[in-house]
Amino acid sequence: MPDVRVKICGLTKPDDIEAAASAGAAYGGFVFFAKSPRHLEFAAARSLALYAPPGLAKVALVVDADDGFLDALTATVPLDMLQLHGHETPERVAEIKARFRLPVMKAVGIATADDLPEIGRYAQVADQILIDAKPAPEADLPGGNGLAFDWRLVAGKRWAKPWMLAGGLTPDTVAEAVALTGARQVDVSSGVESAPGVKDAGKIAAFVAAAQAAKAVPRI
Ligand SMILES: O=C(O)c1ccccc1N[C@@H]1O[C@H](COP(=O)(O)O)[C@@H](O)[C@H]1O
Repeated sequence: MPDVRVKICGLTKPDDIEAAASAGAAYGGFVFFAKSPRHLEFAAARSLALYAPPGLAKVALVVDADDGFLDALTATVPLDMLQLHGHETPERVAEIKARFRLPVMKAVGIATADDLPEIGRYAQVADQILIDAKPAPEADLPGGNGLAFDWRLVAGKRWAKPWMLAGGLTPDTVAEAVALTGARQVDVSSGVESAPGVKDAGKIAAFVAAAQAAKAVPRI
């Protein structure tokens, strides 16, 4: 079985790019959300994107972005994927995919089993689904909070599109999360930081190694 593919989100410095790429991450995420400690201006993101080696897919994380914002972003930063982490409807996801001609990953927040049908709904229009913990209503950030959800909710589930598991993962928990859910892709931000917005190369290496060593339990 191929290795679990890892996305390291919230890269802000060339050292972060090097840490993610040398650890063997498949995706690097750039956050465009002003309230986030990982927020990047377009010019900084462009420099990082040009610095990234070919094996590291460059993902832009945006939250309820309008066309003007996405026009400027995609004209400035070379990207491989858009991650929609707001309240974008399935119709808006389809519109963004058609207009910007980039693969689109839609984040879906999960707290209880009642949230699961949303995954299937978005799987009809997005290229990938990011299954994350649903933030608390009063949270400043719609993600990147280091908050996990009950992984048993998605254990053994199948959807029409590839999906990534996220939410409070750390080097110590990612193997168990993969084993329990069968995830073939995982995403992390705060779990590989030494302080909010400050990536830690040692934690990135440990996370990727643990994810890739993890064995998903085959389910019937
Ligand atoms: O990372 C952020 O700052 C962020 C801001 C706004 C929306 C989403 C954000 N991060 C995404 O959330 C998941 C989970 O983060 P964590 O590992 O629990 O800290 C992360 O993988 C990002 O894709």
